[in-house]
Amino acid sequence: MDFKALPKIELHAHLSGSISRQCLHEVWVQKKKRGETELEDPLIVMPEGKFDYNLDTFFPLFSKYIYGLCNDRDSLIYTTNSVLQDFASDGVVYLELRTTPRAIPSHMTKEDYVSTILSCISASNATSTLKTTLILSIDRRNDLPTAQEAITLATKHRSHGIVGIDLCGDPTSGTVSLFAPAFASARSAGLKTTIHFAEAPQTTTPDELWTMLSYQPDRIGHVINVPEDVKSEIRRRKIGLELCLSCNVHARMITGSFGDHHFGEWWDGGRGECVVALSTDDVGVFGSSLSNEYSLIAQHFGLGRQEICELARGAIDVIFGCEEEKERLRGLMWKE
Ligand SMILES: CNc1ncnc2c1ncn2[C@@H]1O[C@H](COP(=O)(O)O)[C@@H](O)[C@H]1O
Repeated sequence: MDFKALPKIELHAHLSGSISRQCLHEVWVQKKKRGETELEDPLIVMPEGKFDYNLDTFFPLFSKYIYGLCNDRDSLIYTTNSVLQDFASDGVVYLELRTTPRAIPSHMTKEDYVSTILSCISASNATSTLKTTLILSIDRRNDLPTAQEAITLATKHRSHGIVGIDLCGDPTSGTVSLFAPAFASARSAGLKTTIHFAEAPQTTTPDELWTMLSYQPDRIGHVINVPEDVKSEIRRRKIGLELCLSCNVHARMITGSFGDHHFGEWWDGGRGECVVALSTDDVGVFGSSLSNEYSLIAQHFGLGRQEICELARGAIDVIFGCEEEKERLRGLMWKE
């Protein structure tokens, strides 16, 4: 099967983690020429073929490196356009890109950051089969006012393509119960919500999981260390699941390899109660495109062409985009 040609939906992709190493390298070359960076070449810091980032090495890669390189308007525009182009070339027809609003001192406010990305998206949407919307992320390390600021920005720019709010960041830090008022305001503003859920065993306590479920998320991501009673509740509510195979395997977030991934359990031979949206998470770091994720699923879980099409089309029901977009996707995506 040609997994690249298969029209696909991507619902869990972090902007800064989706930038290819080649693109980071190009940004670095330009900055180096102008004497604007002391950082090392991305192709040395993140060598081609290195994907074994774990939860200890992964998060500092952003705070200590990628944010240091993508630190002005030009690099934000260049990298965002490159990410959109990469998803389009991989056969993605609908993308919900997510990013944490980031002020860049002496360059951009958080609002500039968000509107710059929205302009890139709007220009891309005008000329491409790929249609993209934006989700704003709250980082677990944020405080409540910072989280509320993300909701305010999302509400203000909703008509320009923001569809929801995400809770992400290092799963071993932060206190999720802090964010109850932020999720309440997101819901009352009519924004959809998704939450990184049960990513790390050490912080996945029943208390944290039930607190997250009390925020009534429309979708949840990763969904790894989940006790049976929580699984039953997820199934009862039919929450959409964003599952990221390669990320979980490379970062050793699961035990075993591809064939041991909990995709098998949730998909359940096509009988699972919840929609599974296969996603890449951070293709720039873990190196597996969405078409490759579909190929891995076919290979390790024995899905044939018909089932692969069902899996891909299934995600239509859990996008945060509008009914009109769902109709476009129903017409575009393969039935068999
Ligand atoms: C294992 N997978 C993951 N789990 C949790 N949070 C993740 C993540 N992958 C990425 N992020 C979050 O997204 C930020 C980078 O993109 P943006 O600067 O927002 O575009 C990271 O700093 C982290 O907070």
